[in-house]
Amino acid sequence: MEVVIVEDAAAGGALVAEAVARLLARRPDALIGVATGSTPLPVYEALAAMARRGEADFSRARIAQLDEYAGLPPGHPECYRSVLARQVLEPLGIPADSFLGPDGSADDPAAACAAYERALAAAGGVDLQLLGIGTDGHIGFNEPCSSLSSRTRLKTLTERTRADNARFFGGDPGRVPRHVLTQGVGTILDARHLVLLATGEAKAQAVAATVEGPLTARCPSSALQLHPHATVVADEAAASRLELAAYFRSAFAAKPAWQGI
Ligand SMILES: N[C@@H]1[C@@H](O)[C@H](O)[C@@H](COP(=O)(O)O)O[C@@H]1O
Repeated sequence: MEVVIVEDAAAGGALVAEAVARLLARRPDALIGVATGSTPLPVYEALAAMARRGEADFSRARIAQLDEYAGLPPGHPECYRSVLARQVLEPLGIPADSFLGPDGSADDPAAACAAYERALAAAGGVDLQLLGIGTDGHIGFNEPCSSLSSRTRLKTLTERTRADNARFFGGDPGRVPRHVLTQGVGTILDARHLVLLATGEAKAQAVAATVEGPLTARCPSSALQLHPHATVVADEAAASRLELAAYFRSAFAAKPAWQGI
């Protein structure tokens, strides 16, 4: 696993956006897995700035959703499909039919999850999966003790995650859906490159557990240790509990710039 410690969220956003742009230069129709939450916003802002300056071409890019709330009506402003349309598709000019995601309003969630797994496989798999991290180490919505080989399925959120996400629902955890559809940990591990971005002191413990802790379903993000190409990008605050920070800094500093992450 590569760990890159950056000064702040903006620097992390720029670094990850650069990796996405390099991928698209190599493979214009790359399938990019996107995450929701506050953390990836600097990435999307940096990508939108590249699009405005004509530095990257997103016209053939394809986008895949990581997870979705269950039971919100289609078009609800906080369903992740709507959020990603606002934050990614529209600013980058990516057509809606290039957007894959699980149907959170389906009457049969298990069938919707299986259909999403088939769609991802038919699309050739995710080239680069952008991940955030929950304060409890969840990736996607794989809460602690999710199977490390899980596939896309219905999950129940912890009260901690509902409280963390209440800010998007008028501050009321009770309005955050209890159930979600999420790519499984095994599904996430199928992506060719995993890029986990973490910013802020609240993520420091989860980042340390991901990178230096034991491989355990108790901390689903520790599954990144199994992936042959996983990059953790953490700002100074999120990296503050890493015991091997000095090593990670020197390894990245010695890396040739052309190599990217
Ligand atoms: N399902 C999303 C995750 O994909 C995201 O990583 C997490 C952290 O969000 P934030 O980046 O806002 O801290 O929030 C939600 O639970």
